[in-house]
Amino acid sequence: MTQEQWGELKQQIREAVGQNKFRNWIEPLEFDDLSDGVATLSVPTRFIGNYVAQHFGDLILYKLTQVDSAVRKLDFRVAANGAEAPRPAQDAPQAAPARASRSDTPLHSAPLDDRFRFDSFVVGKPNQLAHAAARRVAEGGETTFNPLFLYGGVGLGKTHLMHAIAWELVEQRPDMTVLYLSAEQFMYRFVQALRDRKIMDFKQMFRSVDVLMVDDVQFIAGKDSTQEEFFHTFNALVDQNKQIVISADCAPGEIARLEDRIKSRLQCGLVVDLHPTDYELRLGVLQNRAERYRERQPDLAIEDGVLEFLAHRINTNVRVLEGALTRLCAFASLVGKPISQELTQDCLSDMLRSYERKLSVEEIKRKVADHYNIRLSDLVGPRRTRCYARPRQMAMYLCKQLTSRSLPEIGRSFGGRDHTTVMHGVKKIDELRQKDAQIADDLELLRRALEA
Ligand SMILES: Nc1ncnc2c1ncn2[C@@H]1O[C@H](COP(=O)(O)OP(=O)(O)OP(=O)(O)O)[C@@H](O)[C@H]1O
Repeated sequence: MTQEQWGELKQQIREAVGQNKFRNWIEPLEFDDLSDGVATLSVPTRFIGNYVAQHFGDLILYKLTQVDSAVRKLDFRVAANGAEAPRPAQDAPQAAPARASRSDTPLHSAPLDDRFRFDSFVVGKPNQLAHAAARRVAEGGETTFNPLFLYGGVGLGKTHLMHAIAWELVEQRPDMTVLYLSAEQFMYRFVQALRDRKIMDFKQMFRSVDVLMVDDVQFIAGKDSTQEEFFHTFNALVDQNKQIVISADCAPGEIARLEDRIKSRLQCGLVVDLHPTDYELRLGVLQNRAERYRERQPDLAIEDGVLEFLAHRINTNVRVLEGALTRLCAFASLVGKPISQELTQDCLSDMLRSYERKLSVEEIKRKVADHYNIRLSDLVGPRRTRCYARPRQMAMYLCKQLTSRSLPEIGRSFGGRDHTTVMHGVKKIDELRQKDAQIADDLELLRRALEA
């Protein structure tokens, strides 16, 4: 292929991807060589090569085959005088290659997400063992347990920890070759190697790494030839005492249609469960993310109690929690208002309803009556002495906070009281909890008891 043809092809790609992406990612590419069906492009930096391979590789390969049908594969090499390329546009993820290897070797890893580092991973009871094990592997010392197998439900931090390990190794141990990819990418590369009759290159590449990290390994279940290749790759690396890190959405023994011989090997090392989040972890993540938002939006005001409210009401995985806070911050900056309880309940009403803990008003009334050691009938009765009125207001406040019942509905369940009485009670407790430590503690205690 001539440079002129390459120039024409780049213009076609510009039309396909748009000026912005073209300028950041395609323009810096130079056509290097075409031999044995492999088209090699030189890239200014490892980072750009990885990102282009991941996001534009198929398009470039398709365009190349239109010019020269002999092209079967695309390869990237960092240019000898690889100057630091201009930082990509903000809208591009700040990823970097998960490989620290000689600049002349082709790039094969999936890029790493700059947000997924140890310092942005909030540790709590549900994930402390997984975090500690990940830290140990990230030291790059002797493989104490092999493989490290992380499993857990959706959005609980498996990929985050995998990237954090890879980042740490790439930055602290540049002598080590770290290869991070999903099981799906492993399969596609294996299939492509078979099609290109390059299976020996494939084997050599996977067996030459120091750390192999495969995300969502459950993907290869039921795919016999991919499982076969994975099995041999796994054994070859373990025999060389190379570290392997695997993640899945369930324990090895529970992965349906995964061969027993693979299951047994995956259980040979340390198998760690990332448990569902608890209130403390959810609150910690929200505080961490809110801090990061404040760095970017210094005028962002989040009123007291909002993060606690979210940590209580959205009792699911971290990804959903992050999404809720992102929506909330975007909404608040659009309307130019501080993030209050009311704004939160308006903005996230759909989410809050879907995660409502099915807490009933009756359950809250019983819990509050027990806590203050009064009869349920007194809690909803007419007596207005403080020893009954305060618990009544606390119960009303918790009903407003933890259920989606309206003020009139809450009033009706408290002896047919008017909604304005409920509103007054809620307001009173909202004021007291900010200046009376006992009230604040009682509220916290009751919330946790109701959440348990
Ligand atoms: N303990 C944590 N501290 C900080 N952020 C977290 C934590 N756990 C998860 N996250 C964040 O939640 C989001 C989802 O995490 P991640 O992608 O690692 O989940 P996962 O377990 O791999 O889920 P899936 O199986 O759906 O891929 C990411 O933005 C991640 O940064």
